[in-house]
Amino acid sequence: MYKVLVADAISDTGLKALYDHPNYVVDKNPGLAPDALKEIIKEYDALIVRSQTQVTADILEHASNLRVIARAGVGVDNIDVNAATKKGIIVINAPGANTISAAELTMAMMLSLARNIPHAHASTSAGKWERNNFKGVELYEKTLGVIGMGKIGSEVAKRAKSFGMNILGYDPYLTEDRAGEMGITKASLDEIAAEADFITIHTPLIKETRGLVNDDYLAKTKKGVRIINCARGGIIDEAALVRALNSGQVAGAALDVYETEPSTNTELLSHPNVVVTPHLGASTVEAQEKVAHEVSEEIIEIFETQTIRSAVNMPHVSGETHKKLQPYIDLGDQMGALAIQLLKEAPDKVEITYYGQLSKENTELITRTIVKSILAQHLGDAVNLINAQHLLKDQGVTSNVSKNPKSKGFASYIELTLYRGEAKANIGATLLNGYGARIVKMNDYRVDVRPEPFLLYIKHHDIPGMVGRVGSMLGDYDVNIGTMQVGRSVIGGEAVMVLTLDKAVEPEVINALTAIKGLEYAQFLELTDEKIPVHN
Ligand SMILES: NC(=O)c1ccc[n+]([C@@H]2O[C@H](COP(=O)([O-])OP(=O)(O)OC[C@H]3O[C@@H](n4cnc5c(N)ncnc54)[C@H](O)[C@@H]3O)[C@@H](O)[C@H]2O)c1
Ligand SMILES: O=C(O)CC[C@@H](O)C(=O)O
Repeated sequence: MYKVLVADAISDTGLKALYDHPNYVVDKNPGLAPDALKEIIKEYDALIVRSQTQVTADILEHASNLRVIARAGVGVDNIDVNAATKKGIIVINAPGANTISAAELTMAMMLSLARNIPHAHASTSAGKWERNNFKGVELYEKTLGVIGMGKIGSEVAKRAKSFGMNILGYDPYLTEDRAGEMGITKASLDEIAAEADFITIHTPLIKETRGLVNDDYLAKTKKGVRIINCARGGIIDEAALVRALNSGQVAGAALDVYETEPSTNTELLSHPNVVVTPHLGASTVEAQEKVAHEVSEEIIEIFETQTIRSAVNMPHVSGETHKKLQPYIDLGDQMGALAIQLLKEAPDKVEITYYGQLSKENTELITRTIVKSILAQHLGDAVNLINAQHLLKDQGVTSNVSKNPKSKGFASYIELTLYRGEAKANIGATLLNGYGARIVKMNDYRVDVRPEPFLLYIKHHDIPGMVGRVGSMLGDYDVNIGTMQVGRSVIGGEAVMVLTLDKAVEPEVINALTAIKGLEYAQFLELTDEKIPVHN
């Protein structure tokens, strides 16, 4: 049974999948003070929040059982993602589920600013009839600058076009082609400042965007510009905005988000040319159901199938790419497990090289899987795909991941080498079309072995009769051999034998084998069942 804590006000309809599932107990406890959250968080496997609850490193210190933090929304700035990553906690969100609601609020804010609706409403409902005080402006044929042309920015641009506005878009990822397809003009921040009558912001709050709209930028804007921010507080410098409103440089501002929330900036909140809402971008029935539904389904998928489709603290790969890379991810898991067994101690250096076609793919998930598999030998369940690389660094292990488009004899090939001082272990592996996974190199010897649960690695002198002696010795212990591979560098020199067996062997078998004349070393290697998927 998994325990899920819902720490903010979240739609019950959206949480239905969790309520209905027999494996989940959902506790709703919105508005908990940080100390109260710290007290109870250890009981929970998953935590669902909106933007109110601050999931700090301090709280996470107490979250001994927590595996997933779900943000029922987009921005994860209320979650210490770095601290979560270090603890191996998956952070997921619901990108896209509230896009339309946020875009619609932006349009409502723009229209409210243009037509003074909130102020006219307050005056009229107070019994006044001040028709001359609230003359507005049309949106038609005005220029709108959209800063951040992601999901919400694009939806805003689409809607503003239908009002007959000319749209200037700025986004580091916006290409001329895409701007052309959308019927907008790609522009720089300065061009937007110079030409826009309205400016709307739709970027995340990151280092580059904090204080993006400051005194300098506002000084470059067209006098009488109107500014909307339904993205994140802090992108606009609030003190600079108040100065520009007071000087008339900015005719009006509509804000849904603030430098601190709840905002106490009364000078801004009560400014006559400002329209404010209390972070309502995603507050619609539809958006709240969608975000809660999305994260509930994802939590269930993570716990029930151990798969992470997309997480904030995991590299994102499309479903199709994931499917294509899955056999290599499985292979990486096997390679890590075999290499660490061969090394027999914790590594101080890890080297991974991707050759051939695979070098052109996003191999981040394969790398994480290899590292996880290596570390799991000594750290067990404490390591997962989220924290694998952090833990590797924390353990003082240096790593080097490289890519080489050369084929190395296979369409795609991975080589993993672990070092500990002078000691070294390496595994080279590939996928053979129609035949599945193959270990093709072990400790620098060429082999051709299918990864199976029970393997025997033997180092011996290349002398006649060795294969027979090993075979009969294993027979004496009732161990059946599946396959046997011999590899050598020079005739009569040192050689390796890799066998697949039908069962595990006891230490006494290894002792008996090492007593064979000319046999230098024997090691039993094991791959647990979950490392051997069906498609192998
Ligand atoms: N008010 C609300 O309730 C509410 C609701 C939903 C989302 N949001 C916020 O709205 C913002 C946009 O959300 P989204 O879903 O469209 O995100 P998104 O990731 O789809 O789009 C963000 C865009 O900003 C661009 N960007 C990054 N740095 C930039 C920069 N320096 N200049 C210009 N563009 C830059 C990115 O390239 C990306 O295209 C986020 O901050 C999100 O948290 C607020
Ligand atoms: O949960 C909310 O209401 C805030 C939503 C919004 O800021 C987001 O980033 O998704």
